[in-house]
Parts: sequence; C-alpha cells; structure tokens
Amino acid sequence: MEYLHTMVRVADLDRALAFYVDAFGLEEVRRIENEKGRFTLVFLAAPGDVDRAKSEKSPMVELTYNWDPEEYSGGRNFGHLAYQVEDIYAFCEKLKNAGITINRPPRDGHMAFVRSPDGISIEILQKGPAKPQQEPWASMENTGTW
Ligand SMILES: C[C@@H](O)C(=O)SC[C@H](NC(=O)CC[C@H](N)C(=O)O)C(=O)NCC(=O)O
Ligand code: NI
Repeated sequence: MEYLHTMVRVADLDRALAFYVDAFGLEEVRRIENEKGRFTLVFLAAPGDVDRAKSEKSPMVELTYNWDPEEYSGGRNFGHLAYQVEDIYAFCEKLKNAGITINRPPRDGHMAFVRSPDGISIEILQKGPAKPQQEPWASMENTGTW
C-alpha cells in the first residue's frame, strides 16, 4: 500500500493556486477537467516530490474545484497538511511577504502554522534540528487559530 494524496475542496481555484503554488511553492503535476461532472482536479506536489509524482506516485494534495458554487464548512475533524522546509524562518518570511498570516509563528525555530484561503490548516516544520531562536519570530504572538 502507498499513500497517494489528500483531497481538499476549494471555493475559488485561482485564489487557491495563488496560495498553494505562487506563495507556498507547490508545483502543479497534473490537472483533470471533468465537463460532465463540472469539476476540476489539480494535483500539487512539493518541488522535491515532483519528479517522483510525475513518474510514479508521491504524496500530493488534490485540489477539487466544483464549478457550481458550494458551501464548505470547516470540519474540525480535519487537522492539517504538513510540509518540512530547509529554513523555516526564510519560508515564513516568504509567506509573510506574500500577505499570508503566520497564525502560529516559528518562535521555537521548529514549527509554524498558516491557513489556506479555504481555511485548511498547514503545518510547516523545520527539517532536522530546530533552528536557534531569532527575532522577530521569537517574540511574535499567535494570530487566530490553526
Ligand atoms: C482522481 C481521484 O483522485 C479522485 O479523487 S476522483 C474522486 C471523486 N471526485 C469528484 O467527483 C470531484 C467532484 C465532486 N463533486 C466532489 O466535490 O468530490 C469523488 O468520488 N469525490 C467524492 C469524495 O467524497 O471525494
Ligand atoms: Ni482523489
């Protein structure tokens, strides 16, 4: 058995791709437009997973965009998507500069949380040992929930 993907529904595909691809840095691996079902699927992989995702299977996020508007209530039972990064401070700085709120700042040099435009919580973890604490992150407060 292999883990393939996690599917999340998005209310606005362009807004979701601006977040996941332009700001967060995931790459589109494939897209399925289903005229009959009136929906679009977009599979996204982290840059380090793209080749594996293209050639075989690799953990991906599957965005589902239903062409006919639907209400998506944020089920608390869904926790988060998680990614590890080389430099959590630089990654969070990039997100912050793209206008994304860092709901749980990386005060400890190890873990941060943001939310997608549809309210999906995303955990960002420092690859390897935690980085030494540094300002302004060390004294930043949490913003909202994650
Ligand atoms: C391609 C494969 O990975 C899929 O996930 S297709 C599963 C299929 N998706 C849809 O029909 C998308 C549109 C639908 N209106 C929806 O919002 O899901 C499906 O069976 N989805 C049902 C589900 O609960 O995932
Ligand atoms: Ni799927």
